[in-house]
Amino acid sequence: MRALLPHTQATWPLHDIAASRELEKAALQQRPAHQLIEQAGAAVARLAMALVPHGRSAVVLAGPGNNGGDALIAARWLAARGWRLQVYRFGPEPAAGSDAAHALRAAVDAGLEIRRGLPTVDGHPSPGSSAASGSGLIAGAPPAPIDLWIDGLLGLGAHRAPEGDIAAAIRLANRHPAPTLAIDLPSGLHADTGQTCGADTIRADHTLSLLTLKPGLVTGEGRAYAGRLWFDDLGVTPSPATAHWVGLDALTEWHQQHPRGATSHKGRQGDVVVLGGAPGMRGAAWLAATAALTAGAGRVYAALPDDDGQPWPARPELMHWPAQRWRQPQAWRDAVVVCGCGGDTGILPWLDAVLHEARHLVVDADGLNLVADDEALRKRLAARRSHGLQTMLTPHPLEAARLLGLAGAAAIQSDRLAAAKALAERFDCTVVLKGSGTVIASPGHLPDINSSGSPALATAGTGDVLAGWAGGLWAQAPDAEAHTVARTAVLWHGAAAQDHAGPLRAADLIEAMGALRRA
Ligand SMILES: NC(=O)C1=CN([C@@H]2O[C@H](COP(=O)(O)OP(=O)(O)OC[C@H]3O[C@@H](n4cnc5c(N)ncnc54)[C@H](O)[C@@H]3O)[C@@H](O)[C@H]2O)[C@@H](O)CC1
Ligand SMILES: [K+]
Repeated sequence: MRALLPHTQATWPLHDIAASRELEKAALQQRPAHQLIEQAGAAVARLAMALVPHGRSAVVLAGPGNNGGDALIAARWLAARGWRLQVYRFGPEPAAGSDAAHALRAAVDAGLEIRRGLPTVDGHPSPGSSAASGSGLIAGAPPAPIDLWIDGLLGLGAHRAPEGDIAAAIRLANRHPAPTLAIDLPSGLHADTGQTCGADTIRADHTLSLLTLKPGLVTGEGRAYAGRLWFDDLGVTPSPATAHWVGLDALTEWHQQHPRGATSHKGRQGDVVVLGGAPGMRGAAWLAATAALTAGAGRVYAALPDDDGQPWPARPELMHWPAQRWRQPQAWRDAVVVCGCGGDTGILPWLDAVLHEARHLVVDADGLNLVADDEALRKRLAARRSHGLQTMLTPHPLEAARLLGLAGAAAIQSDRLAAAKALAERFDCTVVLKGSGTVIASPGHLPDINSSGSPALATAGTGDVLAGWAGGLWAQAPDAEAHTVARTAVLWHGAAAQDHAGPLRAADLIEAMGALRRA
């Protein structure tokens, strides 16, 4: 069993529901009946004992399927070690011969009292409970101390909004101060998308993912609901992944593969041109350009529409593009162009040339919106790869929705992996779909989900920093695939913010990212 969050070093394979089911099926065929679920339940009990070493009492919530089976097996183990348990079972009787039926029978045979209805907390069932008879109440019983909630209501099989007693039990666990250990998934969270199935979802302190790690735990709302993540593969050799969860080791790999030698010369570190920074929004271009410089690009130019020629304070290293260069399409060719970054509509006159010429192009923010609004530019973007030109798009969910012609961010968030893949296919390029658990997708690649980052990044300008940083890395490694550059930049960006308490200003983020290289 491994602890994976808050900081994961290694990169982990992720398996969606279909792949997890396939793997489970294959493993079940190779093992004696019920061995796998016995192992899963024992792993849950071991983690429970490790999490609350002095704990002695738990509420165990067991749902109708095998997730509930895991919970009942864990309860058996804990009872055998002297824990006082309130075990509640929800839903219909399990099918005869199923793993869940085995777990139930074994629990009953072991003498566990298994109740229906809702748990007794402070002597009362949950307000709003739909339990017809309050059958879970022990009349007049004193409030039982609770050290831990074990959530085995729903796992991989959750496909609709929890209702009735299951929803009420979720609310009860969420309101109670004792920590909750979710089995496989916080009940009510969708394993593929990281979205909640309805209004009630377990907000776990710990989640033990079993057999496979599910993408829904690490993107979308998953990270907010899963708490600290643990993983036990139950000794089963994994099948090919459907995505990867990228750990900090990938940064070390990048540094090993792209050392900055002692003889580095600025002319060999590549050029970046930031096209953006309309009047009133110069800061966005400044952030992207400064990030590119700090990432190590040799020369960084700012191409500002309506450039007034004033030097920028505090960053004399940045150069302005002389006006005559704007008219030479080939001038865009050899630098990495980072386009968007507060450019507003002022960058529109140059977009077609940039899309046509730039060998390496990062499109962010205003650049994305302008492309989304113009069919000719969309076509130009989609054709770039066939002309040997590489592109990275860095949309947040709303920008991604506009590019796909969808109504709003919710349409993207409902399945972030699928949306990122669809965008990558549509425009034949690398897509960085920002948000909790940033997704990096490219045609012909398994998608990656970033593991680093924190809410500290939710401040103005951090997106400009990411785009600029990606441009700065790419300038130094022009032969690197857009996907690798994107994955590295996103990981670095999040890693620098990871341990920061409170909001991180974008300019400070650049410094923190620079310090991470030197560390
Ligand atoms: N069989 C085995 O050997 C193993 C099973 N595992 C466990 O098995 C789980 C998957 O088991 P299942 O496929 O039985 O799925 P679940 O236990 O997640 O639940 C499926 C059942 O819940 C119902 N359901 C779905 N949404 C509901 C809702 N909102 N309200 C009420 N009922 C709802 C379904 O109709 C179905 O009857 C995994 O998450 C994992 O915990 C793992 O431990 C690995 C080993
Ligand atoms: K669960």
